Amino acid sequence: MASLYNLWKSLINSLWRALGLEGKEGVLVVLGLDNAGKTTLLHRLRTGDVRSFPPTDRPHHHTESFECQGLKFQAWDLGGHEAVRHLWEDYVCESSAVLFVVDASDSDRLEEAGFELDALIGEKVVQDVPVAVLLNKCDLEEALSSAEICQRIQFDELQRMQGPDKLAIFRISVLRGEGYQAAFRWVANFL
Ligand SMILES: Nc1nc2c(ncn2[C@@H]2O[C@H](COP(=O)(O)OP(=O)(O)OP(=O)(O)O)[C@@H](O)[C@H]2O)c(=O)[nH]1
Ligand SMILES: [Mg+2]
Repeated sequence: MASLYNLWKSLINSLWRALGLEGKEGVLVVLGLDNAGKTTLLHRLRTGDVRSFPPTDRPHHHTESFECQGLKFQAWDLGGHEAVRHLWEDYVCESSAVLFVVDASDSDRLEEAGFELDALIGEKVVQDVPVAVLLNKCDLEEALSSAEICQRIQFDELQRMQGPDKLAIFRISVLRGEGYQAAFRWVANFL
């Protein structure tokens, strides 16, 4: 299994070298409501494993480093609890893109997620920054369709504010290791 993974990794690296994308490095900030799966995502990217974490109550003083799609990234993992959301914009200034993680299975909190995304996009510092919205936990049966989520978070309006080329949405499952690769490919266009 490990050797298959290494083979796949070296194939991807060769492809990115051929495309002239090797050597690029991005600094990201991972935002979203508490319990969306931000820390789980970064841990998976760094180690390939999934495990559980206590809620992130304050930002780590360092970024997590990892590779995805043959590119090097550093990412800030910020907590999503209401009390720490005011810190988000300070970290956007330091970052070349935002990953905004939404729990696609938590119907009760979609409006709250949409509200926070709207507030974030309204901030001046976010104006020219690409924002990838990651609909996580799509492995769960109760995960809502992208169309329903887009309607409930008023995605069209958010895209109008941010610009259609600077806001994109992806369905992912950190648990299954699916979907986020496309988001990293999209982010790589801006590095
Ligand atoms: N089913 C499923 N559960 C997931 C997935 N990703 C994360 N989880 C679970 O979601 C819960 C919250 O994950 P965290 O990564 O701690 O969430 P967080 O966004 O870092 O939360 P805060 O640090 O409180 O802001 C944990 O129980 C994870 O195991 C996924 O893709 N599928
Ligand atoms: Mg966390």
